[in-house]
Amino acid sequence: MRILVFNAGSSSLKIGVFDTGGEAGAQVVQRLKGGFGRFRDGGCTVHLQAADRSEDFTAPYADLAAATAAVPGLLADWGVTGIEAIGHRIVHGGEAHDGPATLDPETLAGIEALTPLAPLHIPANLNVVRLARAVWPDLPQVGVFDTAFHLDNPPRVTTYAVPQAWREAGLRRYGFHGTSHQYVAERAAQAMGQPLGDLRLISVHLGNGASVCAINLGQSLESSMGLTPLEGLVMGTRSGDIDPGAFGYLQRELGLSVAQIEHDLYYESGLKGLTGSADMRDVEDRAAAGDAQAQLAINLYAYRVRKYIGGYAAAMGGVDGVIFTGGIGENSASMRRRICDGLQFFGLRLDHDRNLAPDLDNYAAPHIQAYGSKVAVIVTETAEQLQIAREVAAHLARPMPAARPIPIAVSGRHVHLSADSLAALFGEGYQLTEAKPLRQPGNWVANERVTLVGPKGTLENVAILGPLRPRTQIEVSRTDSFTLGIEAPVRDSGHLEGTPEIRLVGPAGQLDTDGLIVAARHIHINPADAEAMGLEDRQLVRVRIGTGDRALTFARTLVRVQPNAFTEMHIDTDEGNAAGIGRDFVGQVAAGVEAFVGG
Ligand SMILES: Nc1ncnc2c1ncn2[C@@H]1O[C@H](COP(=O)(O)OP(=O)(O)O)[C@@H](O)[C@H]1O
Ligand SMILES: CC(=O)OP(=O)(O)O
Ligand SMILES: [Mg+2]
Repeated sequence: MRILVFNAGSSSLKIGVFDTGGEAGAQVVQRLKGGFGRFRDGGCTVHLQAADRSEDFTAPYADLAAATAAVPGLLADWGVTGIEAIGHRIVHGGEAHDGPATLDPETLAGIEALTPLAPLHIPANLNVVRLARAVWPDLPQVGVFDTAFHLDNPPRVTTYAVPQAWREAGLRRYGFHGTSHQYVAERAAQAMGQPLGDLRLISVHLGNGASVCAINLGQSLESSMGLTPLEGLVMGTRSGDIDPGAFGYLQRELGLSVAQIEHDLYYESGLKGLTGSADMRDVEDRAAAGDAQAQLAINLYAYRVRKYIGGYAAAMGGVDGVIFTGGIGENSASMRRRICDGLQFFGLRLDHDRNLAPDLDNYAAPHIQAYGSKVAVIVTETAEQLQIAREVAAHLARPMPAARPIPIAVSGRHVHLSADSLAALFGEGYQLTEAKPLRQPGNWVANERVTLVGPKGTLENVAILGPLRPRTQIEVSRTDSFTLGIEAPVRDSGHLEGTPEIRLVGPAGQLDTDGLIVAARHIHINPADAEAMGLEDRQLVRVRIGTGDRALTFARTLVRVQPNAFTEMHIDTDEGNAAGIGRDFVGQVAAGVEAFVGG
């Protein structure tokens, strides 16, 4: 399918024409690439590139709207025909969009209503959609949202500590640049030769807008941007973090209205507010020529990024890779250097030669860390357009899996023991005894029990499941984790890196071991049932369970295809209670595929 993608950012318009294969995972080929930027004095720079032709020129397009209007003519000049679908970057999707959406009138009205949350971007995004509708009225138009990747960030990340009425009015953190962060994280994982699902990555997108994203085991944990793309880093014209007390102060001392303050935070702050120029190239040139304001701006910019990287490393309990992308992240070796100097304390060391000239010609995501650095440092070009094309193709091709009934099992808290843990708790040479088999073949509940002890409380008589495993794993509900007083992360079974410690007490002894998790909900399924239901291993799906006014759809349910599995979905007691269901129940795998997670 031939897809035209528009990416209207705050300071540039980028386009791409892509041919996507029919099947999921098929190669996407870029036919044409275009960029319009550096709008000033009623003109802008244009870069157009196809397989056998490349042109850079200045054009009299005064702003994004004028550049957008010129696109159909340029495509005709370059002989690009046969477009079958159009993809749009939409900066804000609010709570409604956790994936791509067909831009029908209702969806567009919903997006327009979000304009106050992204005033620099949404009008430009909608302008492009309107133009495309006028030029290509019969083609499907699909929006891909910056916020979607972050929509499942945990409540401790998304919540502002403000009055309930404000939160009910929609005040929450979202996060942006999700398409870019997701794309570069996948590239970095490939370059590192490890599954994305095993890595703790920090993606640093430094363009005109800029944000840092913590990507913990394949999922966005936090973006430095919040309700709007104003929070976080110093940007081209945006302030990033500022004390909210400034609003009252500025109003009282300078007599500024809220609208004026907001305007200046979006358009007159950041590099522009500090130096007069929003463009990092100008700022770097001025700083090198001795301009003290430009020097301060660069220091402050780098310092803020480094602070976020340190914070996110702490938030994830470590970091395996830092990724630089966006116009500044890709091109400014000195900015990367300033940011990374000072991160040696957690084992990150740059190779200065590689940093100076990352080999982007030969590698998609070259490493620039020094030999022996504990943290990988990667530079890669973000390809929001390509990622959008992929998502548009997947959205339009998406087969709806047949809504098939699936048995639901509610798992109570339980423990899987390693041989060492068993010996420590029950004595050397002790063997567990089977009380009753479970439905998953080869698994059983033991007669033996253990006690879990945390700083706040104790859970007694906790079931042990056999057989023994290589690592001890303790699965509790979120409510249990509060009874114990230990924060337990939601994890897939077996993914125990960096999990907290808990004390286990048995009849012959006690031990402190890591491995405390809240098990991520999942579907055990055998290959035959998976095929019949159109499900694949490591896919995330939605499942509707419960009935009546407690009916509930669980998003992000992981499919685990295993030979001989007894097909059923496992949820924990909190989830079972939330859906108002008891021990044996049936749900419906519904509403389509969400995504895949790395193994
Ligand atoms: N060689 C370079 N050195 C320093 N900064 C650069 C370089 N090339 C581009 N930039 C900066 O990248 C920023 C624009 O980033 P980009 O990702 O293209 O913007 P947008 O967020 O609008 O997509 C500008 O501040 C520009 O000065
Ligand atoms: C969300 C955002 O800031 O986007 P951009 O970098 O395109 O301005
Ligand atoms: Mg950008």
